Amino acid sequence: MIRARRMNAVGNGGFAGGPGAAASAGGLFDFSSSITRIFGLSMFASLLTGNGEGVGGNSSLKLIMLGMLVEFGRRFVQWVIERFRLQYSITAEFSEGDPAYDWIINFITQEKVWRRSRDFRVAAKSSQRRWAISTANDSQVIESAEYVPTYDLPQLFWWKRYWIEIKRTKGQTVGMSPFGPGGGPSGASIFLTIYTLDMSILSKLVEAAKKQYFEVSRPHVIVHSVTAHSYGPKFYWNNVKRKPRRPLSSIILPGTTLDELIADIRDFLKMEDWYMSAGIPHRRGYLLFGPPGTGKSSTIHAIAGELKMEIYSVSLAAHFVDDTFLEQAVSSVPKGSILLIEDIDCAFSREEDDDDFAPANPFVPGMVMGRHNQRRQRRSAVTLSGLLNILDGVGSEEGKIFFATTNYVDSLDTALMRPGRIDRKVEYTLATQEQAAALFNRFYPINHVTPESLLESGKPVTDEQKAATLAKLTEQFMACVPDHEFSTAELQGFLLSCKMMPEKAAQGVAGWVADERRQREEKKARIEAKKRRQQEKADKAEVDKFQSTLAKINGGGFGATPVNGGAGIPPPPNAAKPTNGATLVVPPAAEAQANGAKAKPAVNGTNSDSATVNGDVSENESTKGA
Ligand SMILES: Nc1ncnc2c1ncn2[C@@H]1O[C@H](COP(=O)(O)OP(=O)(O)OP(=O)(O)O)[C@@H](O)[C@H]1O
Repeated sequence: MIRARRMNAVGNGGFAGGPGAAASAGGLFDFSSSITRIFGLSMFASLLTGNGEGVGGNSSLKLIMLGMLVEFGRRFVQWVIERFRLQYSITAEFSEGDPAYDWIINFITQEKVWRRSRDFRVAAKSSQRRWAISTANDSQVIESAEYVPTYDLPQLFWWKRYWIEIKRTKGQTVGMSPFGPGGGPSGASIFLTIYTLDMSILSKLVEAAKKQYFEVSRPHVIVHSVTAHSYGPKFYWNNVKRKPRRPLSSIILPGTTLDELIADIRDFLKMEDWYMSAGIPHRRGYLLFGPPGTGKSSTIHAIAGELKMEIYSVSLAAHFVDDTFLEQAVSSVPKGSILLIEDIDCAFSREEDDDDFAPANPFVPGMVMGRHNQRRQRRSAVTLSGLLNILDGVGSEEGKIFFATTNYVDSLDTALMRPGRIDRKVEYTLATQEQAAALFNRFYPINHVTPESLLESGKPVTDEQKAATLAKLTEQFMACVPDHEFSTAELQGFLLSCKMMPEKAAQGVAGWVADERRQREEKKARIEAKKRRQQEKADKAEVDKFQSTLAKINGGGFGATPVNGGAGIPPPPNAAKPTNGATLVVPPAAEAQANGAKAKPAVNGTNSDSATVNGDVSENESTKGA
């Protein structure tokens, strides 16, 4: 490019004068003469020597010439700098969606590279992770918004005796469809130029950035997921949330389930070399299954926090997730992360019949709005073979822990469940009394217990008395919660209504259980009534269809145009021509029925469009009456 511009300048010089003109320059301007001779810009020489004869002696022309010379000089210097950069610098590109991009963005945020930025996007603080910088001078000020520099202006900064230049390009929307493969945004990129000849500086910087990134994110669990609107060909894990770490002790599971699970994962992580030497792919799959609200997702978040791993989560219920997407998204998950596939049963096409789900997003067909809507749309674009291929075929990635969750374990294919794909299954059940008691104790630490009877006496309450009261309340609470009837989430919901009031919780739980049972009965009755109504509607449609067939028969269809080219052959007395061209053979019984008698008619078709209908008229009629 630069070279091409230089050639233009040569051409212009040649046109205005000739090498001979430059030769007239002398003394002080020897240097410029030689440059112009080189480039054939003889007129510049005459301009600089004050000899305007070569170009007509016009002063404005001289000015233009001077401008051209300055422009030429500028481009020349640019060219030299570019050469220098190519020769003495290392440039690296980091693409959005790749974990290394996050490391670098975090690095430049920590290094306050963009502190002179004047162009921000401002958003209220949320769990959404943004690479914001603090604009407040006073560290005591709590900011309720996040200020994200547009990161578009190139910046130069000094890091460990090296000059580094950083530049960011915005993502673009490519392809036709914003939701399908080949379409959508392609993410932003960061270009980092280090002025050095030492290649190792780049890897040192990347390693430092990675370390810093994990230190900064330590208090949180980072969950990467994908949203339809920004899904693109090179851009999968674009939605990143920061969640507070959840202690393992906050997960309440019966017996030693949690301890065994965490020990198994720790073992796996320690044994990479053993896996390699045994020729076994270093990956492990866990399936957590059970009713909603029993702690499956919470367990995975707590484990990720404990092991300082990031979660890459994808739900098979999302309409844009198909085999290709899943394969590419999974292969871009970095080693040492947790891959979480939610609603894995969706790859096995089951229908949802619960009536409690909210309608899907009316603006985007099939768009997933929330967990409940996800369950409504059960059919996934991911096929079983695609999923199996990803789990253990060419697409399987090593050094990863894979978690799958489902509420419908029975609908999973046995092929998925075999070791190597799913190595360990953990069942989650509705809460046991033991879990209810543990939850009660988690909600009400001992210092929250204030035995009113003792307080009234005016004497100070000792820790022993508090502990005894808490034990009594726990016992009372536990006794009222039946085993395996309510999920932990439901119990948690009740306890949240009695925050800091253990006595109220212990006394109110029996009433809450009765209420919940009544509501469940009502819901069950509603669902049954709805099913009955649907059945009645289906029955009525059947009867109507049959009656219209009979009406056609009675309407004198016999003897009309023959259907199979059998011109002149009269159809049997019980044959009619239905609208789809098939021959309906109506047994005598149907005729009797058409006349009001109860019978079981048959409609037999002779081609693929035809059907056999066996309707119990007496039943249908009674249904219709109902
Ligand atoms: N075993 C548990 N221990 C601690 N908290 C729990 C447990 N089960 C449920 N909860 C609480 O209930 C809420 C929902 O739990 P979570 O999302 O983990 O359930 P889930 O089994 O993953 O549900 P779903 O199948 O609908 O995804 C969370 O706030 C969590 O704190």
